Amino acid sequence: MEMEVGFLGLGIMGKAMSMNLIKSGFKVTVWNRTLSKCDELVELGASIGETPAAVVRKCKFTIAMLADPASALSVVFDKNGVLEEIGNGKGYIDMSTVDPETSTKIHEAITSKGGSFLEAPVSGSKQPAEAGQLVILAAGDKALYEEASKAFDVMGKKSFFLGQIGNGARMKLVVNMIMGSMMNAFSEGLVLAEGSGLNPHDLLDVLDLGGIANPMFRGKGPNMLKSNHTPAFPLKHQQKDMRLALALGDQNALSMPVAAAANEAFKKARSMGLGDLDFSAVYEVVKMHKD
Ligand SMILES: NC(=O)C1=CN([C@@H]2O[C@H](COP(=O)(O)OP(=O)(O)OC[C@H]3O[C@@H](n4cnc5c(N)ncnc54)[C@H](OP(=O)(O)O)[C@@H]3O)[C@@H](O)[C@H]2O)C=CC1
Ligand SMILES: O=CCCC(=O)O
Repeated sequence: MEMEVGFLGLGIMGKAMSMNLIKSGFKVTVWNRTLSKCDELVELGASIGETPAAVVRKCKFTIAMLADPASALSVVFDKNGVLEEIGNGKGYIDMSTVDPETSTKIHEAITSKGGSFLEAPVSGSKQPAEAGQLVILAAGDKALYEEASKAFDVMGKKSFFLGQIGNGARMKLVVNMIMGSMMNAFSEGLVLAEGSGLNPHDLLDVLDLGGIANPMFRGKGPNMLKSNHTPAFPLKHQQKDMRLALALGDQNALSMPVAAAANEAFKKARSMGLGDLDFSAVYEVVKMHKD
């Protein structure tokens, strides 16, 4: 029997993830703040819910993929939000990247109404989302995790259950902190190669054959050298993740000078109006500093 799943948030990631669910035979009801973004999904067979509450009313479990803590909270707590219809026998799964505090607030509100809650942020970007190859970092209600496993198998290549609420968010923030720092180091390397008379394309080839070869350098490097920063992972979201990871470090009295410097570069990029470009656009900030 087809399972009825709700999906809130059809940005870069949510669109790809919900499309895969539809293509795999799930009955999907979608909602997006900008409702026109639902049209493409409806063409593939999705139904539209007029509000988050309307989606939850209809579906046994509902997935959200929203920009940040503010939007994750708004979709749950505001008028016509998730909280109005969640209750016994219904599940809510937030796959957005947020901090543990946001996730905990949502968890408390959902469970106090009798619903079950799972946080399940993902590692992997637009392409893995399209290919159903995400890595899912779930925590919270184990029964809901098991109930959603068929959907996770469609959206991802591997799911982790990390225990109590907050652990999914923490894992995701640690991963993205490392990634954001790597992107800054990579940008500095490209600028240093070029600035010291090397061909930066040669650097890409050398890197790709060594111990620090990785899909991010391989996938983004050639486009960065052309200043092509078509967004897969918007820079404003990467900066949000650095900020939230630094807050996590703060709470645990951990000094993270590399991440702090990377965060400054992402903030600078945002101030230059680059927030909607891919996070590789931090390269433009590093390049600017070479003169
Ligand atoms: N892109 C990536 O590579 C990855 C992103 N992530 C995380 O996934 C989440 C989504 O990312 P992505 O799809 O790239 O982001 P997008 O910016 O493409 O999409 C953001 C989504 O959030 C919605 N939204 C924003 N503000 C509000 C609000 N106040 N109320 C309701 N809805 C709102 C947007 O609606 P609208 O269309 O109306 O603007 C849109 O559906 C983020 O938390 C991000 O950090 C995780 C892994 C990879
Ligand atoms: O949160 C975004 C992660 C992007 C990626 O894993 O490439």
